[in-house]
Amino acid sequence: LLRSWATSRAMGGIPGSMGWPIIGESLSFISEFSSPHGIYNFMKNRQLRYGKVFKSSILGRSTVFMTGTEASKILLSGKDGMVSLNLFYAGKQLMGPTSLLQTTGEAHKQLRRMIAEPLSIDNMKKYLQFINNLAIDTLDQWTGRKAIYVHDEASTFTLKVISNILMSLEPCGEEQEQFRANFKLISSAFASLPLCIPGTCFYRGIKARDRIYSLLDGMITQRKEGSNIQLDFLQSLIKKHSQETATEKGEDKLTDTQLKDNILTLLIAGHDTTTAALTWLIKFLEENPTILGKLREEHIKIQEGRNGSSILSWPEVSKMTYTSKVINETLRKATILPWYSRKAAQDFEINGYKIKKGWSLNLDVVSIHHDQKLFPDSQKFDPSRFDEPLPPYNFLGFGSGQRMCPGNNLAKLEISVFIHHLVCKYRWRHLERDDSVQATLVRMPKNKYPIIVEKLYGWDAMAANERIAGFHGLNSEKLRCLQQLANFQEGYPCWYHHEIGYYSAVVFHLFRFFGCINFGFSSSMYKTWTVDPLQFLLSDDDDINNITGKILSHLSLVIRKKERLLQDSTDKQQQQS
Ligand code: HEM
Repeated sequence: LLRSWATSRAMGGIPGSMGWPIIGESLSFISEFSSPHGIYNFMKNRQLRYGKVFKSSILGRSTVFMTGTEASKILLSGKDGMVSLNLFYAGKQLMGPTSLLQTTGEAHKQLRRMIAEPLSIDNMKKYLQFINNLAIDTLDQWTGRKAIYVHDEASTFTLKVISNILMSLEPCGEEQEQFRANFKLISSAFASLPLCIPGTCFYRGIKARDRIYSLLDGMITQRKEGSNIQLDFLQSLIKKHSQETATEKGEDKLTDTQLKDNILTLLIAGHDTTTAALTWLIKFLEENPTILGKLREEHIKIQEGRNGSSILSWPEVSKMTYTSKVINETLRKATILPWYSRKAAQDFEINGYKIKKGWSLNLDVVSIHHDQKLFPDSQKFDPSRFDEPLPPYNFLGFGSGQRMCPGNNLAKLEISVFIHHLVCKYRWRHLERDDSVQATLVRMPKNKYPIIVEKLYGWDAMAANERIAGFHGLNSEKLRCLQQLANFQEGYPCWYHHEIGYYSAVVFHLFRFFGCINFGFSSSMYKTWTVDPLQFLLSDDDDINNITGKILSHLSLVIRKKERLLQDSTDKQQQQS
């Protein structure tokens, strides 16, 4: 408190308010944090009053907030050692002194090289099948349940992925359960008061950290003895211990403490972030049916090229260009890490204000991601913003400069694979509308985004395109398709427009191929439809639901008639035989 008070006095030259004694502006900050727009309004109000650099006092810490390209450049490039990372005390204690997040300067560069290499895009290839199978298994369990809390499911999925990639932990079984329980305790301890007294949340976190470290100790010993060798991240770092690969200066050698501290760092840095990104993405897709349609188109095309197999290949992942834009737009709109914390390592000047060594500085990323000049209509979810490369420091989803996220390839891979299977096979809708955000360091939907999930009936328009075109006569596959459409009609009222769009496109193809169904539309409407059924159905026309309902009820009659005919002819055949 004394240090904070002394710093706040020294910050006299910076505009802004330090709020109430001790609590500062924490209350309004926290309450804004949980609102749908997060700290955007907190920042905007102060920027309007004080400009792009202002001071505040949040959670007992006197700090200077900055925004804009110039501030990003200075704080993120960290040129000439001007700044270092600024962790909370609890984070420092939990992650250990040799964590990448606690090293600076040359030591940071060296450690980062070693950590980033096994996380490079090339090294991700060997994890693809594991992620693929886990995504399929996870999603298989989503149907037939009353509610799926996407955040919880995404959390389990991403923890299983990262614990397997880092240290080959099996996704199921007692070891995974224990690991998960310990990891949860560590995560909660991050946001707790750092009082290491038995019974406190922080104490439980430290104890859980020790249990994970002893699990790692066992693994490291085994691996060094040459047993239980795995193709994982831990192994690739342990390899660097061997005398043959280590350079004379010992540059590539990591101590056991460094190994443990950094495995834990990656677990912590990579888990909540990827969980939040996946959850927001699924939510934004549901809220933006046209974008979901376009994304589904990309994935169905990939799936079609595979002739029904569920095994994703690496070249297929590289084809997910629209998906990559959707991920970037999710990170922009949600800005799951709203500010990046630094500490001034020397005195410097920004926007005419003198910053003193030791001050806490925060780059306000929310204001950059919602700057109307950089991202017009910034509340709109629009992946086409990423059609062209953006100027440096405009999009900071994975940060930039020396501390840019080394796990971005892994995060994108996990999300892309999961989304592939989700949009190809399932549809979903929310069970509760609540846009507020959990008041934790990583922004997550407060209600965990509960949804209900159902398998897509048969296939959607893209797949149907190909398959229906090949049908001749009333074979069993065609009949199945018709039956599925009939089933769909019953579920119809609870589902969305865009789903109807897809199914109506299926109906449209059936119509073309059967030719005999009289829908009773005027020819002008039929024309519009033949030009582009999907666009027509996705338009904001109020009649669409009626039209679709009509089509489906006509169709169900036809289906039943055809079914009866089929049944009659089978009965006749049986009687004759
Ligand atoms: C969508 C998911 C992710 C997002 C949005 C994300 C975002 C970020 C951002 C913005 C930073 C820079 C923060 C700053 O400059 O202060 C960062 C750093 C970092 N991230 Fe990620 N991250 C994600 C996934 C991951 C994964 C999967 C891993 C691990 C495998 C990981 C490991 C790290 C580490 C170790 C750092 C610190 C780098 C350093 O200090 O040099 N992240 N991340």
